[in-house]
Amino acid sequence: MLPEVDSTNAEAARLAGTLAGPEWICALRQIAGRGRRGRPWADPQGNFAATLLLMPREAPQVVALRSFVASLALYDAFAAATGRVDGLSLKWPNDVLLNGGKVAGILLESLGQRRGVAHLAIGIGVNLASAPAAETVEPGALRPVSLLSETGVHVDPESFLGLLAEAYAGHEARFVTYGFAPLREAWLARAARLGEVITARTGNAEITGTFETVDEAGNLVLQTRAGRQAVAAADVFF
Ligand SMILES: O=C(O)CCCC[C@@H]1SC[C@@H]2NC(=O)N[C@@H]21
Repeated sequence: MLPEVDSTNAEAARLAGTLAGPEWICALRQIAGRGRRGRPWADPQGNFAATLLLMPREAPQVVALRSFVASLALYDAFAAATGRVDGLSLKWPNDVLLNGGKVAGILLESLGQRRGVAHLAIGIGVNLASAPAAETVEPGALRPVSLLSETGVHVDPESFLGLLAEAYAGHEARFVTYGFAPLREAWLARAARLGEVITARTGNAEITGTFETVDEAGNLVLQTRAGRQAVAAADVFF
């Protein structure tokens, strides 16, 4: 556990190519944590920040499905930490919600080849002890919440890493052995707003429709007035 780092994803990029196998890189504090789409990620003391550095061998579109592996692992880690699943749900593509607010986020970064081996960084940030103020997130985004404020349960980052690493290992083994199908089913069973009208914002387009499913490739499938649309990458608004 590093006392402080700029970003565990940045540290993973620096270490890629020097490690023989997968490794969790965890820090007690990040001073330049990054979120999806270039957004900053606040990470005060007491919250969880870690990156799992992997050397996957599959094609890039299969490697990207690890965001679902990580989401399910987070869900299980929360369940193990609190002893309950009520209030927990998963938001496409890879946020964890607690009582409708965002409690954890995942940032997948492909690091390319190092010494001939492909590397993937799965960065995971969890508001264990505190959440950023609602005014600091973009308009329309879900309110940030912390595990402590929503459940009264205090979990330190070291203990959370133990729970998460164990849960991740189980889902990773299932993914490698059986493929995406069982994970997709498990993810859909925990999905927030399935069957409801949601909006997906991609770069400059906005698609509103009924959240029908997530397809075999991990795309968000919306039933819109113009027909069925599969979205590969977007921010989702409820
Ligand atoms: O935007 C999101 O929801 C993703 C947030 C990911 C934050 C984590 S904290 C650990 C890792 N290191 C980073 O710099 N970012 C990720």
